[in-house]
Amino acid sequence: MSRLDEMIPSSPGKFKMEKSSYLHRLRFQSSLTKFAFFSFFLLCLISLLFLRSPPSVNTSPSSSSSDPSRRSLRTNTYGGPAWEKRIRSSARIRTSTTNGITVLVTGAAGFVGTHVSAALKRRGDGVIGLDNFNDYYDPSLKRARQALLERSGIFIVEGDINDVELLRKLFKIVTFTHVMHLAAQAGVRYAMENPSSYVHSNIAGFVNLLEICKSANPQPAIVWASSSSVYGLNTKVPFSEKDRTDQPASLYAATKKAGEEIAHTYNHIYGLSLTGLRFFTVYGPWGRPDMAYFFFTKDILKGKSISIFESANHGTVARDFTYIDDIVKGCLASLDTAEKSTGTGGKKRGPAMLRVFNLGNTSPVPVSDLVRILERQLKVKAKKNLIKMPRNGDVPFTHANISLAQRELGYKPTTDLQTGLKKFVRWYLSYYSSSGQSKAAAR
Ligand SMILES: O=C(O)[C@H]1O[C@H](OP(=O)(O)OP(=O)(O)OC[C@H]2O[C@@H](n3ccc(=O)[nH]c3=O)[C@H](O)[C@@H]2O)[C@H](O)[C@@H](O)[C@H]1O
Repeated sequence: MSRLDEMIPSSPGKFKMEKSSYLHRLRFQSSLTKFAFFSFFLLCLISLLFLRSPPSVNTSPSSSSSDPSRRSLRTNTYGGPAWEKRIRSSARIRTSTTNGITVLVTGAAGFVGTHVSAALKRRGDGVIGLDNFNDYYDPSLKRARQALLERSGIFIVEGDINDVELLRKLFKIVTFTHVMHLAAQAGVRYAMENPSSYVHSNIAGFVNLLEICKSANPQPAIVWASSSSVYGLNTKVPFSEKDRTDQPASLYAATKKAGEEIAHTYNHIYGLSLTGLRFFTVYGPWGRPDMAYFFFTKDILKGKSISIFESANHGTVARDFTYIDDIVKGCLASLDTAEKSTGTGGKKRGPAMLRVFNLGNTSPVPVSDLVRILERQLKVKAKKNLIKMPRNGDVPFTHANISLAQRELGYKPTTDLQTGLKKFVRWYLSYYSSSGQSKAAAR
């Protein structure tokens, strides 16, 4: 028993006092007061130590246990001369580049973020990545993408788009001409499992970023990821930007639709130049393990059965699968054609650009065909389980009309599903065959 244990009765009322021990009681009371005082003092000291971070080290609020996304995020540290130096160097436009831009890419360790960051850097633009490295899917894949970008001189700052202080700091160090906002909670079906993570990233995080952008001087132009899912239960095909988007089938879709309305507001009030891109089921090397083409590949190779969804009356479910390189071209063209924001320091000075584009492939393919292509390329027969599409937010088909993007951005997808999947499978086999990754693939 410790001295503290000796002093405190194990349960109230059970403490037995000696007959003639008034003095003892007094002594006990005085020790109790001392103990209470020291405990209080100790508690204050501990809270002070934890609450006060040193000037160059900040803790992202997203790493707190109250994080609504309920995922483990690392405690991020940032600041200091070495950190700032890495940011400046990564943001530098190559001297030989004419009309170079300086871009903050949020979600840079994500699938699309990695490819867009690399493409920008290749042509000489300044790029700073931002990513919270959450564990929605295997974070080691995000780390591998980070390593890839680091080799080409791109620094990814670890932090959350909800972290006001971090964003302020980044905007103080670098004058961003553009923001490519790709950080989001993706996935249609996961929204039923963890709805608050969608609100946290796709709504609160987006608003936070726009607040910082609107106050920046100069304000950057923003290009951001919306989704084909905003068309929801729309039956008119192909989907055109003019079509209705008021019937979302999932919370994911609803948060992306909300993002489009929020974009309108910030454009209207603050003169921010905003371009939303409705991506159609993007796939390719370094892709997302939560997407069907990716986990079908994994399961087919492991001999596990896969579920192929069917719509009513055994109808096929189809997607306008779009290859990553085509999407990257659409993103870069959007950045290049985005006009400047018109406001300064939170005040609108005139009307600003507000756009929405479909970035799809224009040729929907049934999911059963996707599986057939994978079987051929993997040289393994899939164990198929045809099931009725669960009511989990999925829609039976998507099909993009891309004429607006063609006209305004010169967007012209060139990769069909067969060619694109061949490139994905080649990457998958090489990535997961290296000993370090095979364990991750086996999970
Ligand atoms: O375009 C978008 O905006 C979205 O694209 C993507 O969503 P989806 O098009 O639903 O892709 P994905 O999950 O790969 O399912 C593909 C197909 O396989 C079917 N599917 C799925 C799972 C399964 O077990 N069986 C099955 O048949 C399923 O019914 C579907 O027909 C992104 O994940 C999302 O973040 C968002 O960006």
